[in-house]
Amino acid sequence: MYTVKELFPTLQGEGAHAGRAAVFCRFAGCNLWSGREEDRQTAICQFCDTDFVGSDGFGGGKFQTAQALADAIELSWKSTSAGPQQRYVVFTGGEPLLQIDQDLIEAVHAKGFSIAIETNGTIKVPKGIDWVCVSPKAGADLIVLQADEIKLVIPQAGHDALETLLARFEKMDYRNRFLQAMDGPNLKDNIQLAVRLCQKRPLWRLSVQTHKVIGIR
Ligand SMILES: C[S@@+](CC[C@H](N)C(=O)[O-])C[C@H]1O[C@@H](n2cnc3c(N)ncnc32)[C@H](O)[C@@H]1O
Ligand SMILES: Nc1nc2[nH]cc(C(=O)O)c2c(=O)[nH]1
Ligand code: SF4
Ligand SMILES: [Mg+2]
Repeated sequence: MYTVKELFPTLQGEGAHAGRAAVFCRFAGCNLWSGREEDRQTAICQFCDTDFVGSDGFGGGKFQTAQALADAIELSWKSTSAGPQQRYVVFTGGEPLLQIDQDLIEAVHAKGFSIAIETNGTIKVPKGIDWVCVSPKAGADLIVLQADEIKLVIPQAGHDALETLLARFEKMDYRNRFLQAMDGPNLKDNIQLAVRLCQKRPLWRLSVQTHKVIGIR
């Protein structure tokens, strides 16, 4: 059984595939926060911008089988009149690797989708994922040391600590590196910090949360 908070067609808003048509499948639940506001201050990850509790969002629900979820993903793709080419699903959450299994990967591949994940990097990535975006969280053990993309939300640490962290990630096996300003009360300052750091350390590019800018999901 898969618990999905919401399932919707949109454009990938962030990172290397920004602008690409995709179905977003947001799984319920995370290993770094309960999702309850009263737990935020004691959570390992405290800046989350997402409601991933329950299965009551648009297109959400409890899917009993991989086939049933793959069918719903295909229906969501077709709902925009998109054809069979370039089918792309982004599994996110919450933490998608708490629920993704080989059955689901096979069922979605069988429908011709490429599969991307957004993960916090604390859980081993199963075989068959086509695009891995890892977004490390301070205070959580990072075990995904190789990925298509790293997308670091900043700031998550003091300034010196941040540059030390960037230097460490620059030596690792990430094929694309992005800095994304933390949304919240300090977004403007965080964008300025991200811009300065991209200029100073050109191995990093800026990831803007474009879906928020243009007002789509
Ligand atoms: C909601 S998370 C879900 C996937 C996974 N749990 C993770 O953290 O990567 C999706 C993306 O949003 C980013 N994100 C979460 N809260 C954010 C915020 N307040 N500002 C900017 N990015 C944020 C995460 O770092 C991650 O890259
Ligand atoms: N359009 C859009 N792009 C996104 N990229 C990553 C997202 C996420 O919440 O994982 C996200 C999201 O929620 N919406
Ligand atoms: S790890 Fe991802 S889903 Fe979990 S609380 Fe942090 S940003 Fe949100
Ligand atoms: Mg989001």
